[in-house]
Amino acid sequence: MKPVFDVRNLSVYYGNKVGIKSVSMQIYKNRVTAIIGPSGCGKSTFLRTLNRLVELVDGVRVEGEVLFEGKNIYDRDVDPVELRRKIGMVFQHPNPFPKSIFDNVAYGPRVHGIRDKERLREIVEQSLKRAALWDEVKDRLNDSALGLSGGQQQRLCIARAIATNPEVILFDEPTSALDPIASAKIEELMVELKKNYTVIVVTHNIQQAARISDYTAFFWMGELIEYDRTEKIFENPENELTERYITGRVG
Ligand SMILES: Nc1ncnc2c1ncn2[C@@H]1O[C@H](COP(=O)(O)OP(=O)(O)OP(=O)(O)O)[C@@H](O)[C@H]1O
Repeated sequence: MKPVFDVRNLSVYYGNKVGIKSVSMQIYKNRVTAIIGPSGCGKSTFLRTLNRLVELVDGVRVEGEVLFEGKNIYDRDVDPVELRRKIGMVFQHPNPFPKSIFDNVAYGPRVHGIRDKERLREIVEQSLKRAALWDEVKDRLNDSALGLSGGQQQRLCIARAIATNPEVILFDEPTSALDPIASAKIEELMVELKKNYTVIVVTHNIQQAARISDYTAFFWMGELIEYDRTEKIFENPENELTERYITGRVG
């Protein structure tokens, strides 16, 4: 199977503190990959290496390579802004801009130079449809995004990520601030999105990883302990630490 990301011997240091250590793994196209592990094990750090968001932290050092479609994204000639268009991100707390629903989704395309009103309207409609939000907002696109519920705001953030036509969408604990019904919708949506995108999700919720992912990576103290098909990780893990974590005996 074709990897979208080929991560090679990747380490991140915050000053002299280790964020992640010597991580190597391949992430597959049109699959959901879950990143699990206890608090502080490096899940978010790892996710943020994939779109170079990690380098916005002062004093951070990244070693190793992240090949995205064959090219190391840490090469000097890679433009991080263009990279982040191709690799969108959705965060734990829904963070819509204090603008209209329409303008939130049109924001990225406008930044990337799309001015044509009809084209923008099409992108907004298609992105909201893919984010399973269109029916709920189609009659109030000019209302403030801040008037939406938390779950709707999170789907709006997903639409905003979709609008720049990415190849990958990274999710950092996307449901942990939501109620169970809103969380279930986001879970369903992540599975749906893999038809068109590669989905990578950091989650504290082990059951969520089991429900929605095809592959699971288990991190522990900055290291990748085990990475395999989700059924294998949950039914018959190789590593005792993995087993203890997924059965709730450590972490
Ligand atoms: N901005 C930062 N400055 C200094 N150290 C950091 C920073 N961000 C993370 N770290 C450290 O790097 C390690 C990995 O943290 P990271 O946030 O990636 O873990 P995590 O598994 O995502 O944790 P959580 O589940 O609590 O979000 C931790 O020791 C953490 O304290």
